[in-house]
Amino acid sequence: MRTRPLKVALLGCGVVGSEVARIMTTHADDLAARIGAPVELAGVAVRRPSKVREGIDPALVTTDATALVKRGDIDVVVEVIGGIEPARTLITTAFDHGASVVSANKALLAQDGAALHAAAEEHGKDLYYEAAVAGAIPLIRPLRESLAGDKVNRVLGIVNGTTNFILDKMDSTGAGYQEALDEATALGYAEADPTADVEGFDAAAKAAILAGIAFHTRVRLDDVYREGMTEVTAADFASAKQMGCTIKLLAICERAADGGSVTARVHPAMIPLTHPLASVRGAYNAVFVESDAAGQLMFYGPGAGGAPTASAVLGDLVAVCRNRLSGATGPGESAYAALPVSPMGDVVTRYHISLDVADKPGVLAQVATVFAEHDVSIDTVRQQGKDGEASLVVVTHRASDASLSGTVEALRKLDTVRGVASIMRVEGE
Ligand SMILES: NC(=O)C1=CN([C@@H]2O[C@H](COP(=O)(O)OP(=O)(O)OC[C@H]3O[C@@H](n4cnc5c(N)ncnc54)[C@H](OP(=O)(O)O)[C@@H]3O)[C@@H](O)[C@H]2O)C=CC1
Ligand SMILES: N[C@@H](CC=O)C(=O)O
Repeated sequence: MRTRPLKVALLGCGVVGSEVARIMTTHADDLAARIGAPVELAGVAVRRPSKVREGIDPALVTTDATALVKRGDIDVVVEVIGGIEPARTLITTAFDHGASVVSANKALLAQDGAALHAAAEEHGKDLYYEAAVAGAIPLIRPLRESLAGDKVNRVLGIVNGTTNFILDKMDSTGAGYQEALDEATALGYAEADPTADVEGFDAAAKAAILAGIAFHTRVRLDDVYREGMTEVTAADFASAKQMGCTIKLLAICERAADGGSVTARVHPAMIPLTHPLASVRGAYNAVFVESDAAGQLMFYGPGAGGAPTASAVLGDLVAVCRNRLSGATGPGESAYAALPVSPMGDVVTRYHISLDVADKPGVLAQVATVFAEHDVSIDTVRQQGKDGEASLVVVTHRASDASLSGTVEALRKLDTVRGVASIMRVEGE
């Protein structure tokens, strides 16, 4: 074993960073044995230096992250600050000064992954980010390496713990959205500002990363269609139950049948109770992968939290340190093709549409005609009437999202349609 330690700069020492530092200390001997050299925490960059950080030598703490990554003797920079800047500049500065990088920063990787990979490759360094998608669950490496000889066609995932907790609570207890969100906040799952979670931005960033890795291409956050889950109601859950389904916020990445393009989207969807993702409870994450040769695979586990996320960071740290010692690097930008990302209108799936309509003769025929005119075939219709008004639930066969949008636009113009109460895609059948 090499006795000279590999030096690690830790950028950020919050929920994830403090656990990375703790495990580096408590598992130091095991890490050294697995890497073939000891690893030394050479500096810790934070915003508030006076905050007490248990187990961390105050002499290592600095507010000057730039100076730390510019030192020139750092082997690996672990970026767990989050956000776009200063994280992006710190990572590229790390490459400029000879370090490899491990990051958990989904927002940055979804926005600038291609440029960061190019910078790593230009300098012959590694960029690893297992923790950026689904916390502790090994997913990036299995997709990028274990399945590299296979052809992944579809990735369907619950990749946000906060929203899964809320939807599970609504489903299992009948709680309303706000009540379930309040509980998620009290339990520490949801942030003080939960917008990124409930509006689907967090899951969309993860979908961009997953689609890129699964299909060996580049997908940016802007390419991902996104809908949040704030408008899912108890009525939607009741309707889902009648269909033998539940509702999950899903990240769905698909390769077109001809292999020439991909799609990536995040939205609430009904999935059958028999689908493995339907039984993912609480704040857990799970990702269901379909490939040519392996068939169906499911990855399941805690998708957030300090220690689980640090587990993924440490796994990357070991891999990057091993590469460092052997002079190798992980798969880089050249391994990627540039497949176009198709718009949401091209996505083909089934739909569950709930309409408030007048309860009088001819309405059903009028509604059915609109579906037919837009080439959307109806599978089932359920009507419940009361006092001259009715709720009409239409479930379609597979149709393009563009056709469905045209249908809904035309339905809204009918005098007899009082409102479109909800539109939900049906997945995983
Ligand atoms: N928390 C989780 O469950 C998960 C997090 N991630 C990702 O991990 C990353 C870190 O998240 P998390 O630990 O929760 O975030 P926190 O907000 O808990 O920690 C951020 C850390 O960065 C430090 N920091 C902020 N700005 C600067 C700056 N300009 N210079 C130096 N240090 C700075 C903060 O310092 P100070 O302590 O002084 O405030 C803090 O230590 C993010 O990219 C996140 O998306 C990924 C998966 C799960
Ligand atoms: N806010 C995220 C945390 C991890 O990425 C979640 O709830 O899953």
